[in-house]
Amino acid sequence: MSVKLGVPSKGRLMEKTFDWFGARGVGLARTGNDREYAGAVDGVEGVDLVLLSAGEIPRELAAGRIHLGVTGTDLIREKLVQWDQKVEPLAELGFGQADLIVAVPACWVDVDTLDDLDAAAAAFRAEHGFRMRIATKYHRLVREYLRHGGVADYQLVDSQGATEGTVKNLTAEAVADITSTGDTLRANHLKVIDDEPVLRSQATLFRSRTAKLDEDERTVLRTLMAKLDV
Ligand SMILES: Nc1ncnc2c1ncn2[C@@H]1O[C@H](COP(=O)(O)OP(=O)(O)OP(=O)(O)O)[C@@H](O)[C@H]1O
Ligand SMILES: O=P(O)(O)OC[C@H]1O[C@H](OP(=O)(O)OP(=O)(O)O)[C@H](O)[C@@H]1O
Repeated sequence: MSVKLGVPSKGRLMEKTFDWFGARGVGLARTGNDREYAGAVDGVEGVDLVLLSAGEIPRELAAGRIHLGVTGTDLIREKLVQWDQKVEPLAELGFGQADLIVAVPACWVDVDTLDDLDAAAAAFRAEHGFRMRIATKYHRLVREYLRHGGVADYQLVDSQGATEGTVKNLTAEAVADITSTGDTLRANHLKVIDDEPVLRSQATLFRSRTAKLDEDERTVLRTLMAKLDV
């Protein structure tokens, strides 16, 4: 048996994760051809690399199918109820920084805060006969945030990508999504609600609290964590 390390299988998170481990003497690499999701670990014996979608890593950690995993804190908190009982954050990796925010059309000049949004939502319902739609893939986090912020008259509509386009496409009036540079919001004529964000996220190394380990695996995990200095 072996210790299983789950890392994002593509894109910016994969490359920066490989760099972060590499800088600590643990070489991670994709093997096989470009399309094959196979990987290898160099520098510590007994560790298997599991390439996964960033969005699936929370579930795999919680189910104990991987022992360690790298993903964004946003995905852990969205996807795992009582996340801190299922995983332990070991290290923030210093990349993948992004804020989960709520944004409205830039032309809504009277709406800058959550209080304004609540007033706009009530007015919207009175005028249109249905609740203002907020497009997001972060249903749990956004619902909780708006409840705390006192915003009531809204509905969430699911958007798994290109969320900022939903306003132009007339499938939502507002969005809740991740932003880092703000370019995508600006390009789509949206402005961020001027309160604390829903969440500040970054790529983080997590340990599963549920994954079983035999004696050998425990030793391997200790060696790996010592090498990574976490
Ligand atoms: N523009 C961005 N800048 C920095 N980090 C980002 C940005 N967009 C998303 N992220 C972060 O990257 C992580 C993965 O994002 P996302 O859910 O979009 O996955 P993905 O790369 O589309 O992969 P998959 O669809 O396979 O899960 C999340 O933790 C998210 O916070
Ligand atoms: O503030 P910015 O630097 O412009 O980045 C924000 C964008 O990045 C992410 O999208 P991604 O590229 O992952 O595509 P997606 O729309 O499929 O989620 C996020 O969902 C925003 O759309």
